[in-house]
Amino acid sequence: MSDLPSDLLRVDGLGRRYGDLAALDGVDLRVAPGDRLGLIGPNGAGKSTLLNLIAGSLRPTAGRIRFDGRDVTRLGPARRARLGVGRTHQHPAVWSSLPALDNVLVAGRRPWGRLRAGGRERARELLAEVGLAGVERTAAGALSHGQRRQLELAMALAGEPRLLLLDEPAAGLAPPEVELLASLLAALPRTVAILLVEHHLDLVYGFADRITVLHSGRHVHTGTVPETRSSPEVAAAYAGVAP
Ligand SMILES: Nc1ncnc2c1ncn2[C@@H]1O[C@H](COP(=O)(O)OP(=O)(O)OP(=O)(O)O)[C@@H](O)[C@H]1O
Repeated sequence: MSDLPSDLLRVDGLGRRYGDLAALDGVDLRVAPGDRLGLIGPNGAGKSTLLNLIAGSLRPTAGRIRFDGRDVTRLGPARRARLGVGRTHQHPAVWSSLPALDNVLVAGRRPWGRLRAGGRERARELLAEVGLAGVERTAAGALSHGQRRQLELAMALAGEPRLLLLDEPAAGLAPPEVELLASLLAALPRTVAILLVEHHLDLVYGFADRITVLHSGRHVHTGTVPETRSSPEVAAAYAGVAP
């Protein structure tokens, strides 16, 4: 794949094995600043594995990851977060006993625990941006599942990421909540590139500029939404599987 100087994220030949199983097998990926990339594929395709490898919570058994021109393959998740890689999880990771506002404040701390200048005001703004104005003082554990997803998005944004990895943000949401999520994602600034892993294909098709499809750990397609919808390789990857 060509080496574009504008790449924010560059993944080359990335692989992860579990014994005989190749959860991910020689995958290349490019993400430019401000890009909206959807990552889809049937169950077990390797989507979460790829996301966890990029976030640094999982180590590859092959390949290389560069972020903003720097080789981060051997850096842990905290170092990558400080460089600008943010993420959300399949199961929202929030501090249940802390109020929503404090969750955002803590998530946005500078290294060594210092709060950002204007942090409290910014945290309130972020909560409002994700549709959580009015629940600043509510303990995260008392929020609904959908609200905890919104909170985790605000927490990820508090770290001012340049790349945001979203791991199935629509999982467990009711249809009106998915609509809200779609509008929240559409409103995110282009200062952050987004990699969206999701089974909810309408959400991905409405959001992404480009879509990458994995199947059995391998890259099978990258293209625009119309190209993806009409791709025979994508249809084959999903054959016999309800997408
Ligand atoms: N810790 C592990 N040990 C063994 N196998 C694993 C482990 N984690 C993932 N796998 C396997 O790796 C493959 C890819 O899993 P992964 O979770 O990345 O797929 P996915 O595309 O995210 O699937 P889903 O859409 O169901 O979340 C699967 O076959 C899975 O069973």
